[in-house]
Amino acid sequence: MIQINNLTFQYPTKEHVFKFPNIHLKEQENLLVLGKSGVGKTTLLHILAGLLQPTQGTVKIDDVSIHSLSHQKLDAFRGQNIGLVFQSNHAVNSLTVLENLQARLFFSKQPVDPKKIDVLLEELGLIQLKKHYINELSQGQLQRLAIALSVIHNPKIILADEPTSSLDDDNCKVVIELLKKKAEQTNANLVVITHDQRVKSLFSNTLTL
Ligand SMILES: Nc1ncnc2c1ncn2[C@@H]1O[C@H](COP(=O)(O)OP(=O)(O)OP(=O)(O)O)[C@@H](O)[C@H]1O
Repeated sequence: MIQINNLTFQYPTKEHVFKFPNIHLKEQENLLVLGKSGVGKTTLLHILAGLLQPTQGTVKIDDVSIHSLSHQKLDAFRGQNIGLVFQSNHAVNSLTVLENLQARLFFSKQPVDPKKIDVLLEELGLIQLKKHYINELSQGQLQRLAIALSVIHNPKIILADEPTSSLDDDNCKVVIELLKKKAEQTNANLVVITHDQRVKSLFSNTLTL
């Protein structure tokens, strides 16, 4: 469950003040955030992830007001409850697919369960690549690994920033359907931000900034 109220943000070096609409998402509710380049989509996502501190307003995830937490507690909260999917590759290149997932569970303070990893890799069509290094993966495979890394620890919220922009039409649909499926399986909220109009028809709940 996510509640965003009276949220404003200003970059220290800029005059512009972003004012974001109030957003209330119930358990399992998904949201697609659309908007032109520069409107503040990534900024909003980074506030939701606790990576940026808002000027005003609150973000509550499961009734926890995340920006009231200390740095240390916020880092721990993010590690355990938030799954992030970025446009570019955020996997560790010097580790294999398997080792990346093991590290993700370790840093989320969760048991490194080999069966759980195998089930997820199987589901995302990555099982054959388990022992491969990141630079051996295609763009579509990297994006599916990004999803695996964002959901392996069963987060309460999955935040995806332009997850489809480098993908062809078929992979675009596959990636969104996988994100929705994983969110549903783990009772998580899914928030996707994009300017990719192909994604629009795949969500019933949309917000244009
Ligand atoms: N660290 C920063 N310091 C100052 N200004 C920033 C910073 N990051 C982003 N901005 C500015 O804030 C505005 C919004 O940026 P943001 O990345 O949130 O937009 P966006 O809607 O996600 O755009 P796009 O679709 O192009 O990714 C832009 O004008 C950008 O230049």
